[in-house]
Amino acid sequence: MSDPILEVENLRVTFPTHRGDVDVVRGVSFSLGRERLGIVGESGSGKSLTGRSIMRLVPPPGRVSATRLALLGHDLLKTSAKEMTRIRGKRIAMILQDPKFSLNPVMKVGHQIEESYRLHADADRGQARGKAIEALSAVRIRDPEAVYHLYPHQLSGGMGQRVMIAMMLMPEPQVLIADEPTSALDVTVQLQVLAILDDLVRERGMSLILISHDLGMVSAFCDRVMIMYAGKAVETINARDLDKVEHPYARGLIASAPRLGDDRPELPVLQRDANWAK
Ligand SMILES: Nc1ncnc2c1ncn2[C@@H]1O[C@H](COP(=O)(O)OP(=O)(O)OP(=O)(O)O)[C@@H](O)[C@H]1O
Repeated sequence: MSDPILEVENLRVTFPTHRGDVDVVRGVSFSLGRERLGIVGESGSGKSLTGRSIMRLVPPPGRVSATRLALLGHDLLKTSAKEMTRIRGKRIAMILQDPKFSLNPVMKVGHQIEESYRLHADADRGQARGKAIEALSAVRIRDPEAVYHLYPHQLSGGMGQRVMIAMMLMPEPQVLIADEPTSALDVTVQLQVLAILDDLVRERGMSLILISHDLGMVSAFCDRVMIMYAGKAVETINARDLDKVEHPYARGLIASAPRLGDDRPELPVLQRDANWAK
């Protein structure tokens, strides 16, 4: 793997509850080079909070701690809130499942993309407009001039996600975290959005963390896969070696995934072991 762009060591996310503190991410470690890393696991396994910790966007009263959390050698845990806002826009970006929550409903999409550009570049209105149109074309929007003038509610789900990607990539971040970016879309649109992400990651040499519960999708799209269970990273493996995973949860997950041409009348049900969550 190339030099790490992101280093995560012993990451913990803790929430206070009336019964005391609960760790929901429990000592996760990984490093990210110029590659596509998938984070897979069932609902509640801590995938999103791992992504949000890197962005320093864990909602209070959640607390993040780590032995090391560094972007290009820069300690993210010692970064001020103000500096973090700058890093978030410029160096790391995050795409969430539903663009509706991230786009401003009362602002034309073109203007939102322009704003995202002008936050990080010294550009006049005309230059920013040109960049916005370019960005809309880069996410394969056929009539970028027309889409520029639309409001978010006028976009379909797939189109909204493309606009989000265009907006997030405006400042040319080094790391993109995509949290279930396609799970609200139907299968054909999912594939289109993934193909767009794939192009952009390759063209720009960006690192990608793709968070999903869909093992098949992640292993087809990523170079490496980290499998999470109950707040822990139980195994990280090259996507092409997925059939060699050793952890029993990971093996169970693979065995219970449907495959094309499957002739099994029923998919096996994952048999859990209380020891996995220890
Ligand atoms: N704001 C919060 N307050 C308290 N607990 C939380 C909060 N956010 C998440 N959690 C808990 O942390 C655990 C991990 O959540 P996280 O969202 O990271 O899971 P996930 O693997 O991304 O799941 P999903 O696929 O459902 O999004 C869950 O058990 C969740 O209930």
